[in-house]
Amino acid sequence: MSAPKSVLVLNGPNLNLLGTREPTLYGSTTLPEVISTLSTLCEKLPITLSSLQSNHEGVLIDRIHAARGNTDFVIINPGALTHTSVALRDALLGVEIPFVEVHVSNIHKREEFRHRSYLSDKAEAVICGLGVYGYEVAFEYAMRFMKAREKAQL
Ligand SMILES: O=C1C[C@@](O)(C(=O)O)C[C@@H](O)[C@@H]1O
Repeated sequence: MSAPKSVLVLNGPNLNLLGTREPTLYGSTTLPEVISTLSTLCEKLPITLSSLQSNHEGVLIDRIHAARGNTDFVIINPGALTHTSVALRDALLGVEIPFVEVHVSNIHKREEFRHRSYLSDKAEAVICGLGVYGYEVAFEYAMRFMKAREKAQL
């Protein structure tokens, strides 16, 4: 990858509690630790990492709008908004930024209402059940994706 790239990591409601919230489901790693791991992965790469966690749908949507034209890839764990938010789906589609959907837990092993996602059919990939390692996998994939896209555009 030659040209600098920009990756945005978004986390939705309650993910600020990661590490202390229902640890049997979500583990003991905190969100700042997750972001710090991703930042370390970026250190030697021409990648700028931005991140935001919000408990408010509109804040996430505004951040997605602000990413238009300056962000190459989005990694998003929408939390419970996954299962409810047409608005978040529309925002991601509206800015036309490729994204990966991440869930720490395996949502398909859980309550039926968590099996449905408003984003999955539009995501480049969906990662769930790998714990917080899923964010690293998503990041690795984002790099491959951006590299391939750059090559295709040359
Ligand atoms: O808040 C969350 C976290 C989650 O997105 C996950 O990372 O496993 C799964 C959602 O169903 C839940 O509402």
